Amino acid sequence: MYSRKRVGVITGTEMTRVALSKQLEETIGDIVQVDSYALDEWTGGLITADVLIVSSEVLVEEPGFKVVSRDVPIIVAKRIINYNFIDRLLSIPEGTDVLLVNDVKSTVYESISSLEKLGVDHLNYIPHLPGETPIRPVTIAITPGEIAYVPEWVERVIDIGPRLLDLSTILEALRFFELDHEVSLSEKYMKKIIQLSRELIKTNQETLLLNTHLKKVIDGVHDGILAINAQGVITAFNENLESILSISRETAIGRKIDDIISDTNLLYFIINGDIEDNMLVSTTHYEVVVNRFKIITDHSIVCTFKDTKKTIEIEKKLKQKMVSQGYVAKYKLNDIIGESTKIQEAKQIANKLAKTNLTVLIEGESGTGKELFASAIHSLSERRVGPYLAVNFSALPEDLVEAELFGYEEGSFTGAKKGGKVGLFEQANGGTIFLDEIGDISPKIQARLLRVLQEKEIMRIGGNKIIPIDVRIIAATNCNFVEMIHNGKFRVDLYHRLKALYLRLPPLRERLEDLPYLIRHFMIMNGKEHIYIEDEVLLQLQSYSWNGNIRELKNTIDYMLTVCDGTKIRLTDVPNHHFFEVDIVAPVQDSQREYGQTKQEKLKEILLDWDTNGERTEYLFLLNEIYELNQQKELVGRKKLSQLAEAHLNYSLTEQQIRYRLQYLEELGFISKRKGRAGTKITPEGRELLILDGEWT
Ligand SMILES: Nc1ncnc2c1ncn2[C@@H]1O[C@H](COP(=O)(O)OP(=O)(O)OP(=O)(O)O)[C@@H](O)[C@H]1O
Repeated sequence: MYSRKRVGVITGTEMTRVALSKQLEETIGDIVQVDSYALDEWTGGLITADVLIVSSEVLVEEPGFKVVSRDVPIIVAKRIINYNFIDRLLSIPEGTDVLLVNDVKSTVYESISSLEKLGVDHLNYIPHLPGETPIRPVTIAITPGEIAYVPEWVERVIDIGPRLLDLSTILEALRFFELDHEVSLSEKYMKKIIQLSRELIKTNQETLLLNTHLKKVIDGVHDGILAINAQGVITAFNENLESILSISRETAIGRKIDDIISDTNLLYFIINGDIEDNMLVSTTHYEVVVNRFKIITDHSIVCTFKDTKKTIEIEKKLKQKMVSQGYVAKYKLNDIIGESTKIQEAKQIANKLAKTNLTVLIEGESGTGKELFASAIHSLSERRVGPYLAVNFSALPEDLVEAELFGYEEGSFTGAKKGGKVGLFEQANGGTIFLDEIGDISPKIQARLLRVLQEKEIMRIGGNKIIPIDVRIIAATNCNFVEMIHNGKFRVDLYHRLKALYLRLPPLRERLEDLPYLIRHFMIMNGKEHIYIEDEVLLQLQSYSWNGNIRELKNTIDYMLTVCDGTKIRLTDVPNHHFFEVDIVAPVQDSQREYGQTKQEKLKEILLDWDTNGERTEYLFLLNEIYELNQQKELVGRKKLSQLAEAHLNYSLTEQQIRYRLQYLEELGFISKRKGRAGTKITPEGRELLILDGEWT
């Protein structure tokens, strides 16, 4: 019976064993039996091979190796680089420094020489032994299967796998059995080479396709694109650059950059700028901004050429689009009028807030300018070129809020528009969204908003895609948040997220010194700066509490400008109390209210008015107390009335508030105030009102 000869192969590591035994099986496995052993896995025993190949000389000295029978001939293998992985090395640019890492000095040098002999000689190999530090920094390491020895600071490791047996070693083994003529190794190698060539052709075709695709991509870019390699040779030159520089791509590609670019300043900038930078280049033919950056890994340089005229046009169009959609901030910090310390402080804070990207909560009474400040913060911020969207929650019906803010996918609910809808958050991407009257949002929207703030992403209604967004949120409220949180109406976590930064706007009554500036501003806005205002008017306006703040003042100015005679605003042009916001104490000229009503009708109208505004109890209480005090011949003092209010009204009125209310009752003719002992007295009209109140409730 024909018994097959046995070729044993001993390696240091299991990985090398697998690679070498596979190689032997593929080449001579059909005529000999191949047995393989790795010393690091081998538990000992006698090897019964007819010839033994050891993968490396150093193994002969290994203690485990002693167990091999003395009679067996031993061949120390000659090894070559694994050609299956050569393509990984061929793709590294010429002249690149690479570390060659192996376990011992001899194998390091062997690997380098083997690579060079194979023709992989375009790299600058730096021998590296375990524990050594190279003289200069190297980012790529090549190792034949010895990854463990690669220093950890290396950025890219190319493992070309364990080295294979040289053809001569395999033939030497066969020669022992005189089998060397029985196998045509060259045929098998040829086969392998054809297979490799095939793979190379395939890769080549893929590369060609990718190149064509990339060419289309860079030609599709609106800017000019230029790339040069480490040697200054042009490697990319797109269509747009052809028209900017009036040079064809065919002329440029493959040529040195200094043969193509004649403008010495530009050339210097392209070659020598070390950091990412840009430069304006202007000639009779073009004006471009050139931006350059270096690709560190292969020392190439990429430049983009942006046509400034086109860029300005695009920005103009974008701006026009944003304006037409109302997505621009209308106000700047200078549009905020006021010289008072309070408003100046608020402006200074706003200026600082604009420098950050954090969420801002603006608190202030209605009409104090919250939207104005939000708009100014956006205009001052780095996001100013992005959109600015203002959403007023009190103006949006509850069931629309969610769809408006987050958008929806087609068919997500009955009535959903075809094609879905892009929400305001998505539309505000890159900019700022102003959420006005944030205290009015439902718990459901509060939860969704919290997610936006935490995750910086949204999901449309009915959608399943997470959409990342980059939007700065500025929220505003005139609510008392502490009370709302206390009553469970507002989430405390959302409140804290919103209040990353905070701005409180003072009510107008706390900065009455700004009144003249604001009045002047609104008159200019109306084109009526020539109209003169009587001093009494200003004094009168300064006595109001302006619950509707600047908005109310603006309306008042608009009204007075409309009713005045065109040259001067007099006391008679000041609107009556019906004009003002709830709780305001405003003077009323009797003459403006008469309009032929009977006295009774007039009084009933006042009572109705007070009812609507929730003021009836308060004013009638005051009138009643004045009447009682008059009856008892007691002096009517503001302090006293304040104490009585505290005791009977369930809430307190400050002396200042009493003063405003008495002033109002006097304007209406229900009380008269005299200096000295005469003091404050109820008038017959005031009495009449009290009686009417008793009869007509
Ligand atoms: N300091 C100011 N200078 C000039 N105009 C101002 C100033 N503050 C407010 N205004 C004007 O007053 C009006 C109301 O301002 P804005 O809408 O910003 O107030 P708001 O606090 O957001 O009110 P609300 O809480 O009711 O939404 C606007 O017409 C605004 O232009």
